[in-house]
Amino acid sequence: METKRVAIVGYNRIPFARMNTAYADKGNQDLLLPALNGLIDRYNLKGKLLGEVAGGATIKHISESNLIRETVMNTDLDPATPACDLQQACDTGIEAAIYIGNKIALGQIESGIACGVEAMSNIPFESSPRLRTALLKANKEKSVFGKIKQLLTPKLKDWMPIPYKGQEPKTGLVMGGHTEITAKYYGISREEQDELAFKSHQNMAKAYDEGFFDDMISPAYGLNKDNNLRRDTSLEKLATLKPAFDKQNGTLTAGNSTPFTDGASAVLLASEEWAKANDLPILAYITFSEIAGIEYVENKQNLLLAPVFAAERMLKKAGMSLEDFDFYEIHEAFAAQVLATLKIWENDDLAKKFGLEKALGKIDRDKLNVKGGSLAVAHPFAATGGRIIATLAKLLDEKGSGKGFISICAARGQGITMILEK
Ligand SMILES: CC(=O)CC(=O)SCCNC(=O)CCNC(=O)[C@H](O)C(C)(C)COP(=O)(O)OP(=O)(O)OC[C@H]1O[C@@H](n2cnc3c(N)ncnc32)[C@H](O)[C@@H]1OP(=O)(O)O
Repeated sequence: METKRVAIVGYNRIPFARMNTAYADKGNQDLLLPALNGLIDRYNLKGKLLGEVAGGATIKHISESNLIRETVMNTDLDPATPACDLQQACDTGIEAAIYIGNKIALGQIESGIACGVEAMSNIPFESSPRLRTALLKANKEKSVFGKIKQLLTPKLKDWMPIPYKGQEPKTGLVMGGHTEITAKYYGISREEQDELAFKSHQNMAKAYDEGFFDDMISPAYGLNKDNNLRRDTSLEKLATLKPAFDKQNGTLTAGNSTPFTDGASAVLLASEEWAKANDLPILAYITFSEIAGIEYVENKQNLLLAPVFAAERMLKKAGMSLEDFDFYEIHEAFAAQVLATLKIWENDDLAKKFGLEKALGKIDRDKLNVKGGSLAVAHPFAATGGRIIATLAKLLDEKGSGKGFISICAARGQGITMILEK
């Protein structure tokens, strides 16, 4: 069976905001809606019936099952447009693009939107198991006395809501804790991490000044720019920040780690025929993608390094080398995870020890995250994939030719890589 080419034909996102700032009182649907409506406006999709919208949030309230379909019905699209929720970690947005892309490739749909949202300011709290049991039992009791008796069983501390801690259930460590181990194990220095973070802010500031983001972002709730970008940062300032995760001997700080963030993004994908019929230029094609998992319970240093394997497998299938690309977009969860990934790809001994056949090659740093990365723009987990795909598609479109490489690490030891071509 012949497959169709998957074209990226549009994008939009709302400005990303550090948690508890511009979108402090907003939920997932509040953030996703302006991202989708901005896309619909920009590409004249009002009233259109699309093949499908897929996406998700890493963290949702229980009332948010079918979040994407609920949101789509509130947009200006034809309400008959179907939708699907996907839930991964930071790879949610890119996974949504693969899902929609595969359906287009198979001819099942002609167009679709891949989206992602994270309302970290509005994350749900959990309740203790003892409180949950008491509430369920109280609900079943017939008499008021019986209900009160059940409600008196939890201790006072059981009534306290349990906040999100972002720990890996299998290790009990937060991602910063794992990445601190990564930095030590792979010998990633504080200076290297701060340099990467500084470059990310510099690149993004320049991209804003050049107007690169002008047609990529629609304002929301009074915010018209990402609010994590620091034009006043410097290597000297970064060097003064205290370690955030290993207070004694750590090298990860608030400056070289992503902050918790609110935001939403969307990417419009289509077959070539649909793009032509709707008068939309093709920015780039999605040509390859690969997902990999990695063991990280014994090897805690490797939690965010699964893209190392995804890249090897993808490049083999594509018949390409890591050095063949014009642009590289590597998600900067932490500067240390990016630098460890590059180090393994570059160093033959390390690559073999890691489990690769051989080193994959050396990435030209001047081609890496040229419009800034997650350290500068910040990181609303599920929305990062869409932001990265959009950035790379626009870069390739502006260049008029070439290839771009994407790598996104994720919690639970997974990682996705993708190739875009013009
Ligand atoms: C989820 C997946 O699947 C995969 C992934 O992506 S993994 C990544 C997931 N992300 C995370 O885990 C988030 C990790 N981040 C955190 O936990 C927190 O942001 C953190 C612990 C690192 C920092 O939290 P915090 O201490 O509240 O940060 P914050 O108060 O903003 O900053 C501390 C100081 O550094 C300063 N600072 C931060 N960035 C700076 C910069 N670039 N330049 C100069 N100063 C900076 C701030 O101004 C602040 O200074 P003051 O104390 O003088 O106000």
